[in-house]
Amino acid sequence: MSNGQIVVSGLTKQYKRVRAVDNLSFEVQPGRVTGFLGPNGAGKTTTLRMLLNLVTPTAGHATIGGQRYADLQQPIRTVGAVLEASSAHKGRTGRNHLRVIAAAAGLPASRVDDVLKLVALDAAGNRKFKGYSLGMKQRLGIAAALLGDPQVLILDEPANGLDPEGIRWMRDLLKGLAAQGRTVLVSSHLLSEMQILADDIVIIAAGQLVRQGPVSAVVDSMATSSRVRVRTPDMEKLRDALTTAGAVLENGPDGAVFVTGIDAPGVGAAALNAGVVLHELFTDRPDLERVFLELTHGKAAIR
Ligand SMILES: Nc1ncnc2c1ncn2[C@@H]1O[C@H](COP(=O)(O)OP(=O)(O)OP(=O)(O)O)[C@@H](O)[C@H]1O
Repeated sequence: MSNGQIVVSGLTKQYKRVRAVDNLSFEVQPGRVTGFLGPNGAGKTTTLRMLLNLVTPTAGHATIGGQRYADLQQPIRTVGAVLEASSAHKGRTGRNHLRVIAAAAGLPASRVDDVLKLVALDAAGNRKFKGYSLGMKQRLGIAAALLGDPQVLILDEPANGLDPEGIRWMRDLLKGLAAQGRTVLVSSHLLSEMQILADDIVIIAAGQLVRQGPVSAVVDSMATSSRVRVRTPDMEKLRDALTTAGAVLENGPDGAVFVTGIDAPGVGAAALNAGVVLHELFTDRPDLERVFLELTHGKAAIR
């Protein structure tokens, strides 16, 4: 089995008027969940479709475990993909839908029950697809992607339409698959969910790479926008001391004040020198949402 690393190199897709993907390069490592983020129209779906040979690149290439998708001997055993809420023949049961796919790919029928169990659809497997909820359809799509026991999973917005319990289930499943050493690449708009789910992130905007790396490193790379939240019963005195030290203060909710230009130990020291009691001293680090908005700000959201 290949190591399942995904390498995207100089990938470009020019439609008539729109350069959907523009000289994009990044890597996705096995054993980790990688979040693929970007504003609407950034080129995420086009990139994933090029990875899966569903769209032909104008330039550049992408490989999975060192091979282009088109050159894979048995794609279903290497890559599982869920690109949109799965569709199936309405009158067919979930189990039969999977049986058809397994038979066409030469996979043993026993895999159908394995994957139904894996996505907790074993009880609903004999129900007709037309009665499936959106969450059940998503699970069936993932079951189909897992049929070939692939090393690599590629999912486009898998949490779309899921309720909080469904999102949590999806998170546990994807983390579990990565923990088994698989490569998991997942696009999403849910930044707070990505902060919990992803180990690495790739952020694109207007078809170009904005940032890639471990989530914590990307967030820390914006550490300049960390701020210190402080509370004191003697704000005027502290304000004078901090302003003299070159800090900038901004009023927050409930009497708190946000301080930039000086770190928490600096605020503590200034308070001590000024003889001011502190009731709260907290470093407010930017979350992924704030970092994402800052990094993609001004990059045409919808082209
Ligand atoms: N077949 C096509 N023909 C022409 N333009 C296209 C085609 N497919 C996508 N585009 C354009 O390419 C750009 C990137 O689209 P894409 O769907 O890849 O973005 P996305 O990041 O997946 O967006 P979203 O988050 O809204 O799903 C958009 O401007 C889109 O309108």
